[in-house]
Order: sequence, then C-alpha cells, then structure tokens
Amino acid sequence: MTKIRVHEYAKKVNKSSKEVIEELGKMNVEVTNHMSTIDPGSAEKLDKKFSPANNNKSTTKSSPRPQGQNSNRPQGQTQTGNRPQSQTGNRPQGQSNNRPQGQNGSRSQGQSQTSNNRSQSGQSANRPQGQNSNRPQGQTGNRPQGQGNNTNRPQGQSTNRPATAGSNTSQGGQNRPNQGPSSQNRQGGGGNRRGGRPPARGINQGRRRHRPANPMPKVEKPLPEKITFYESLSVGELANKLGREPSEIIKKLFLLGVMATINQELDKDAIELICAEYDVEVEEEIRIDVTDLEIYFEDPDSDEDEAESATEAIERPPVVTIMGHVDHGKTTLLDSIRDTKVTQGEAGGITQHIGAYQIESNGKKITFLDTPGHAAFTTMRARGAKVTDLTILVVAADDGVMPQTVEAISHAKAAEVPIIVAVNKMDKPSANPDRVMQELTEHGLVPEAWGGDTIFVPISALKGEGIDQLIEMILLVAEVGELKADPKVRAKGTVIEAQLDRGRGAVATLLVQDGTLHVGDPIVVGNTYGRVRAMINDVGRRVKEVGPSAPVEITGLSNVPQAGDRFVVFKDEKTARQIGETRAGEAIQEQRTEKARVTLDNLFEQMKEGEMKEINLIVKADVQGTVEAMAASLMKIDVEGVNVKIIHTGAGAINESDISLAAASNAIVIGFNVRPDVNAKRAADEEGVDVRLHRVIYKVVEEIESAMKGLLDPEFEEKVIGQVEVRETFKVSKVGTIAGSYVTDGKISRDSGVRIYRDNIMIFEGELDTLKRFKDDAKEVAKGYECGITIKNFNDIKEGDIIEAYIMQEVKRV
Ligand SMILES: Nc1nc2c(ncn2[C@@H]2O[C@H](COP(=O)(O)OP(=O)(O)OP(=O)(O)O)[C@@H](O)[C@H]2O)c(=O)[nH]1
Repeated sequence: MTKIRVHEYAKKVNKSSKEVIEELGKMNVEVTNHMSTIDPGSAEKLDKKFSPANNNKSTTKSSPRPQGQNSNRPQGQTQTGNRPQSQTGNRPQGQSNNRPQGQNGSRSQGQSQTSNNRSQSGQSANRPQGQNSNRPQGQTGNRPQGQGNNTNRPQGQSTNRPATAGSNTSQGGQNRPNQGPSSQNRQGGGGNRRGGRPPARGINQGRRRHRPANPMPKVEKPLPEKITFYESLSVGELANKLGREPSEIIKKLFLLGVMATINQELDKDAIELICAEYDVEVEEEIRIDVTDLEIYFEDPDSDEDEAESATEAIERPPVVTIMGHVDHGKTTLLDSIRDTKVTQGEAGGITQHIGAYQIESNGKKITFLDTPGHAAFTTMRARGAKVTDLTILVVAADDGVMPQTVEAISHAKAAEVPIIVAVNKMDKPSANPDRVMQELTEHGLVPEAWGGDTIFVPISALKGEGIDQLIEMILLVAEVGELKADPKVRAKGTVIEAQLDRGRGAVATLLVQDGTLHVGDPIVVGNTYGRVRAMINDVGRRVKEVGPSAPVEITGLSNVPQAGDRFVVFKDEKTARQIGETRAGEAIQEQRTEKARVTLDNLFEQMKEGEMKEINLIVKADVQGTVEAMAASLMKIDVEGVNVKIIHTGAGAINESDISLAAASNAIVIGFNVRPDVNAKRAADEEGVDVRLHRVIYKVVEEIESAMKGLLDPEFEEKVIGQVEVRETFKVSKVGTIAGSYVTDGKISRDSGVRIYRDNIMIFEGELDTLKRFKDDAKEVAKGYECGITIKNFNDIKEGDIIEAYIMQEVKRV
C-alpha cells in the first residue's frame, strides 16, 4: 500500500484533515499538516478508526470539536455536486425551512434533517453519497446559522439537540447492520449528527437520559412498628402507612379472599389481617366528639378540668312526673302539692309556671315536673332525656283504670321508672279503692297489702288529704334509689320547656341534673348556645346559682331550644360557641337528610296504603306547650279517609328550614302567635309554601279541617244547562224514537243528563244516547237550533215533551 497524504486520506474517509491529523496524533504518528503523508500501517489503523462501522464512535469523539464542522463543509460541498438533483432540490427547502428559526435552529435542523433523510429513503443507489449527501445538507443547512451560533453557544446546541439527536442515534444504531435504505438514512442521520455535531452529543445525552430508567434495585421502606387508624382505611392509605405498594396490599387481600381496589375502604378486621401479615401492630383511634352532649352525661370525666373539680356526689332531690287518665286529678294534685308546700317559707313568692317546681318537706326537696301526662314524658324520653326518677300514677277511685292509665303504666315501665299509685278522689262517696287496686294488679301493679311491692296512697287532691303521706312515700322511694349528684362540677341537665319571649328573647326552663348552674355560665343547650344572663326560680325569684334537681328559667340563649334537649356548661364562652355552632350546623344537615327521609316515607306509605291520603303539617308556636296542644288538637281531626301527619313542631318563629322542609314534604306550615322571619317569608313566596298564621286554636283546627275536606273525593252538584222542546218524533227501526227538537234555552251537550217532563211532570230521567245536527253527531247544540235526540233506554218520547239538560259539576266541600 502506497503512502497517502493526510488530505487525500481525509477526503477518502470523508473526514477533515484536522480530524485525521488529530487521530494520527492519538496514534502517536507524527504529522505536521494536511500535506504530510501517512504510512500504510497508520492508514490501516485509521481505516479501522474511520471505517463505517466506527463512524458513530469517531463522530461521537470528534463531534465536540467545533472545527469539525468547518472542515466538513468543503467536503460536503464537493459532494453536493454528486448528489442527484432531487436531493439538491430537497435540500434548499429543508435549509430554508430550518434557517429562519434562529437560535432554535439546531433542534429544528435536526428535525428537518430527519425528515430529509426520510424523504430520501428511496435513494439506496446513492448511499455512500447519501451518507455524505445528507451530511452536507445538514452541514450546509446548519452552518450558516450554525457557524454563527456555534461560536457563541456550544451549550445552546447541546441543550437544544438531545431529543431529535437521541432518536436518530438509536435508529442508526439499530439499523446499521442491515445496510438497507432505512439504515442508509439512519447513517445519513448519523452523518447529520456528525456534520451538525450537536446531535452527536445528544447521543450521549440520550443515553444518559435513559440511564435513570434502568431499574434501580428497589429498597423497601422499613415497616413501621405500629400503625393507627380511625374507623377505617382505604387500601391506598393502608399501603402508605405500611410503606408498601398498594398492589402488594391488593394481592395480599386477594389471597385472603378479599377483592379490593385501591380506594376500597377496609374495615378493622381486614386492616388487622393485613398488618398481621407484616407483623405490624394496629391500634384503632377513638376520637371523642366534643359536640356530642350525651358524652358529658355518660362519662363525666370526658371534660378533663371538670374531673379535677369533681368531689364526691351527694344526695339530690328526686324528680317526679305525674301521669294518669284524663280528669283523674293530675293538675289538681300538682296544684295541691304546690299550694301546700311551695309557699311555705317563700312568703311573697309568686308561683311561676315554668314547667317544674320544687317543694320542701322535712328539709328534703322534691322536684315535680309541671306538665302532667305521658305525652311530655314520652317526648323527653324520645329525645333521649332521662329526667324522671319517679312517677305518680293518679287513678280516680270512682273511675278506676282507664285507657290512659294503662298507657301511663307502659311508659313508666319502658323507662324503668318506679311507680307510686295515688288513688285520688277518695272524698267521693262513689270511691272504690279496692276496685282500683284490683284493676291495677291486672297490669302488674300489686299493692304491698296484697303481697306486691307497689305503693298505693289514697288521697283527695281536691281536699289536700293524703298529700303528706304521698310526699313521704316519694322521699322513701327516692332514698332507696340513692339519687346522687355532684354540686361542685359544671352544670348539665335537660330542657323542660322553652319559648320565645317578646321582651326577653329565648327563655328556657332547665332542670339541673348534675353540678351547679351559675349566672354567667357559658352554656350549650341543644343546638343553641349562650351565656346564662339571668335565672328565675319556680317562685319567681332571681337566683345566682342552682344545684342538682332544681328547675330554673334562664335567658341569654341565642335561639329557642326544644323540650328534652340536653344542656352542658363549658369552661369558656368560646368553647360553648364553637360547640353550639357546630351542633346547629349539624342539625340543619340532619334536617335536610330527614327531608329526604320524609319524602321516602311518604312514598312508602302511599304504596302501602294505596289510595290513602294525608296532609303534612309543620306546627310552630310561641311556647312549646302550645305547640304540643296544637299538635294534639290537629291529630284529633277526623275527616274520613285523610290522615294528619305532623312532620315537625317547634317553638319560635317560622324559619327558612321550616319552609324548606315544607317544600320538600308538600306540607302546610301553621304558625300560632308567631310569624315567619324575613328569610322564611321570602323562601315561602319562592317555593309557594302555604303558611297559615293564627291566634286562636280552634280556627287553626277549623281551617285544616276544611282543607282536609277539600282533599276528599270531589262532591258533585247538578247544574241545569238548557231546555229543549220536542217538536216531532220519528220512529226508526234499530234506532228507536228520534225526537226532532228545538233548543229553547241554554244548550244541550252530548254528555248531559236529561229529564223529560210532560205537562210539567217528570216522566223519565236518564242519559242522552245520540245528539245530532242533521245527520252529523254534535257535541253540543245551542239555543235557537234544531237537533235530533235519542234517549238511552227510553222510546216513549212525544211531541210537546220538554227535555231538561243538566250536567254534574264538582263543588268544593265546606
Ligand atoms: N271530688 C274530687 N274531685 C277531684 C279531685 N281531684 C280532682 N278533682 C276534680 O276532677 C276534675 C279533673 O281534675 P284535673 O286535675 O283537671 O284532672 P286532670 O287529670 O289534670 O285532667 P286533664 O288535665 O284533663 O288530663 C276537676 O273538676 C277536679 O276538681 C278529688 O280529689 N276529689
């Protein structure tokens, strides 16, 4: 092999002389310039270096060199001459497309090169040049920009290039051995890269970028020793807590026979099973809902600083409810006890009816709930309030056990409240206490005298006889019951009655069941809250504090609570407000849910009861007692086939939520001595809810009654609509007698009922069969027109007969 000059060799391998010189330098072959000669050995080595198989490698190596571009250019240009026209034709387009893109040129160059390569894919014959020809395109195209750019921004190039360059490289790499058209292009691509060097760097970058994708050896997070959860966890949450992939948890669940998705909630058992698999301890968090007033009754220690002030519970007065049948003397007994005992020592005190009162006998107090009857008792129980310690069952000795007596027994028994029987009206000659005892035995109340354990006290409420003995018995039973409370703790108890007072705002009678209530105490009552502004006891005295079992009327609440609501005093007003507001919000939410329930209930009931009709009512009044009285009266309304359903009651103004409930349940709102507030009025107008305001109870009942009558099947009334005179008759076989008639008054219609009069005497009443004008059927024929009439089941019609036409018209019930 003869020696070859550097520039000749460079030309041969399509490299710049400088690249060749550099490469020779690396091989420790000294050459001075492009005119230097290369010995065959070195040339062979160079061949290996620059052989097509090594093109990429050498390109990669040489590409960082800026000069490479310059030295390539002349070659490219030379080869451009060899390029088929089509290529040349393509190139300028590509170039011109690429060039204007300024600084981004290198990236778009790469892209356009790629597209150029693709378009040239059919040029396999030109491949050797193709490689070159692509390159020069790229070079030529790039350089004018590239030169300028390159000098200034080697980094810029490298940052712009990677995407395209990377993809080109991988293609070239894969396809090279095939030497097919595509590989040619790819080589071309490689050429481009070489020429437009920046992409070559992109190769490395591309590789670098891929490297992180290589699967890293996965390090599993250490398992926690213990996890906690509240109520439940989703698969994803559990996986997160355990530091494991959700798929792993799902797999484990699957093996445990549970098909789960990542968002599926797992119950305690499932969580424990999974944690057991990982040997991780599980603990369920128990959160105390501070807004649930019941917890303060169930667990007095739930309030931490409360527990500190707690001392030992001491005896407290019993709370007594009086029940019995109507007119058996409940009210008389309550009055009698109050009159004989309350005023003693309370000279000047004016008896206040606040729903409860306290008496004192032999230094011991007893609290009586002033609302006799089991309705109030049950209302309270239904709200979860256990207020009563003892029940006095009043049975009139002259009347014996009556239905409500039995009901009262059931209610007291259900509430597990002991019963003392007061056999009343013993002053009456017709009194028969033995009969009462006998009858009560049948209901499980066996007198002590007969071997049972029920205390019977014969009394005369009217005359005040036996009252002392009754009180003695109450105290005895209370003693056995060991009723205790701690006067040192913050007060809690139940609302006995509540109302809206025009002057004082929301007023509530509270029964303190534990602790002591003070003026100024921050308090949550039901769904409302406030600070106790003033307290008045049952004899109308202002008091500063009241202890266990005492009833007291308070003001200072932001809203009217309901009878049976719980109250709890909190350490500061902020806490009370927070809890109160939360509860109010929850109550509204609950009411909304209830609305839906009401509608569903209606649906169900209608399905169940078929044609059953009912009227839904919402009753609001100024005082809780009136609400109950009104509800009771309305429930008594007896209109055939219609049910009264009171879906909501309450004391206080008609508010927006009443209206929305009414709208949802198709109910009528009745306000007694109360009006809708501004928002409620607007809502009622918007929703078209009927709001009836009254001041007299019987008017309410009357109005509802008539409304309910309107709900019944309509009543019909006959209305004469016209008169027709028969002027001629025609007998037609198969049809019967046709009356050729003339409408003398009003009209006659096809659906009329008819009465036929002959000499002013009605001879027939029935229905029209046909009504015709000439040959055509007519719907109705008016005064002054002739018509042909046949009557159903009547053929004896004669000339001169008068036909009276009438219809049945719907009338409203009154
Ligand atoms: N002779 C007699 N009459 C009594 C006695 N106790 C009550 N009465 C009379 O019985 C009637 C009914 O008495 P109330 O105390 O109103 O009876 P009640 O059980 O409260 O009745 P309601 O409130 O309708 O449930 C009244 O006329 C009382 O005067 C009694 O001990 N002797």
